[in-house]
Amino acid sequence: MLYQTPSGKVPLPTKQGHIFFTCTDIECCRDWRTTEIRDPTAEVLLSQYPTAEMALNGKNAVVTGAVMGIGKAITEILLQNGAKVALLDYGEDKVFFMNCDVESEEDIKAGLKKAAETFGGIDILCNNAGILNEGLWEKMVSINLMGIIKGSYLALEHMNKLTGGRGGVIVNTASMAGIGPLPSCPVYTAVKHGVVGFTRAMAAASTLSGYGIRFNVLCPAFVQTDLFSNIPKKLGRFSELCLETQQLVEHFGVLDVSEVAEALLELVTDETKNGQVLLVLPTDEDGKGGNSYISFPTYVQ
Ligand SMILES: NC(=O)C1=CN([C@@H]2O[C@H](COP(=O)(O)OP(=O)(O)OC[C@H]3O[C@@H](n4cnc5c(N)ncnc54)[C@H](O)[C@@H]3O)[C@@H](O)[C@H]2O)C=CC1
Ligand SMILES: CC/C=C\CC(=O)/C=C/C=C\C=C\C=C\[C@@H](O)[C@@H](O)C/C=C\CCC(=O)O
Repeated sequence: MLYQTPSGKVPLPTKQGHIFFTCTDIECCRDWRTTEIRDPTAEVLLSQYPTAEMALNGKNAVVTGAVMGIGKAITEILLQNGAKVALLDYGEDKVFFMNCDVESEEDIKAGLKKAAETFGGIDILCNNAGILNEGLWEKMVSINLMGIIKGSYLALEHMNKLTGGRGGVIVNTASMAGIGPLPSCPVYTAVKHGVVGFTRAMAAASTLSGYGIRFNVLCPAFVQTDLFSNIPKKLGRFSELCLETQQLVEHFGVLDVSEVAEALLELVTDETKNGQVLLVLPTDEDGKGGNSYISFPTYVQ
């Protein structure tokens, strides 16, 4: 992939931070007055570049749970494809652009407002923040399901074409546990099924009412992140089922966050996708697994 600099197009920089990309060609950056040069290797804010030939040029995105794990990979792939990104997350030492607890409507409202004002509108929302803790199951319902509902409803105020928005796409992060049960995690399974159902219903509501917003949902299997560490401690009363969970991990394998981000990019950029549930699985040596769109029974034509 190429990106535009005053000296012409150069290869995508190799070293990546949250939103800073290191340009290997310091001369091209020095020539460009608006470029912020932060060290001798010329760290530049990618969003300052007038990028060319990128799928998401001119698009503004908001990502929750953005500073680590899947959210960080989502942020990076959106930036690499030309979007501007507001990162919403919480925690004292992990805040990037906006401190936002998705349990708090006020926080989300403020984050979306800041993003809309700073960027001039919102085109993409990735409701990704989530936890795994069967012992704190009420909190899991609040963050993993209610946080997504709050984020989606509040984003409508900025994105809905019927209320002055310009439409766009909302992608929610559910899980493979939103399609079939994970026995060691009944509440996690319930909320992820909830995210899948909510997203599909919102997609239909948007089509019927003319919001101009596509709603899709990502369902990854196991992904190598912090959430996927110390599993037995996160299973609460079901900790005796950790061996069964480990067998599922061995059966399915473990994804890299970049594979989930690639799947997210497809849901964002393919304008034919609305109400889609994308299962993301590792591909094994025989070519089995990989990504697939889930079919559900339909009762009304
Ligand atoms: N890692 C895995 O195996 C899988 C994860 N998922 C889902 O992907 C999403 C992201 O998970 P990971 O990246 O794995 O986890 P992670 O623990 O690496 O990152 C989660 C991020 O969400 C943020 N977050 C948590 N609660 C928040 C809150 N109340 N408000 C704002 N930010 C909050 C954290 O600060 C962190 O930056 C979650 O919804 C998770 O359920 C889905 C399938 C598999
Ligand atoms: C312990 C939790 C760790 C990480 C969080 C997470 O979200 C991971 C989920 C990973 C896998 C879930 C798998 C569930 C599998 C079973 O319920 C299957 O019955 C799934 C069924 C169908 C899938 C669709 C299909 O293959 O056609």
